[in-house]
Amino acid sequence: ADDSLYRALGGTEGLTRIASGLVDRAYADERIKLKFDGVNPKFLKEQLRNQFCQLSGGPCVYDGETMKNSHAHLALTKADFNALVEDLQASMDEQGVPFSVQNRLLALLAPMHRDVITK
Ligand code: HEM
Repeated sequence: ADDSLYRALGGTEGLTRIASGLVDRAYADERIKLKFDGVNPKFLKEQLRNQFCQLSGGPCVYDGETMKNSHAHLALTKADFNALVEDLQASMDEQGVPFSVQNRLLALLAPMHRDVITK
């Protein structure tokens, strides 16, 4: 399997920091923070790390819910989606991930908008 993206993102350690930075930003982001009310940040960091790791060709296994099931109750809009993507970009910037590598991960996440945005 091609794990070049996984390695470019810094492997499991890099992805742990990227997911952590994303969740910290989202929970502090006035645009979307209410959506995370009552959600354990430690759990979300771990699930996102595993999902990004698997998606980028790494050795992790994502064992969480489908994107459709886990977001159905949140009534998310395109604006919410874009806000989260900005938080992810900022987290990857902080980790020194090059723009071209950022875009490879974002391209894998983009199709999920169909399952995540319901409003
Ligand atoms: C491509 C976009 C997105 C991806 C890849 C993604 C990924 C995930 C993953 C992997 C989980 C864990 C599901 C589980 O383990 O069962 C999750 C849950 C969650 N996501 Fe997202 N997400 C996206 C967009 C969003 C957006 C835009 C928001 C809000 C602004 C959001 C808010 C949440 C919340 C609140 C949960 C916890 C749901 C719960 O446990 O009740 N997500 N997401």
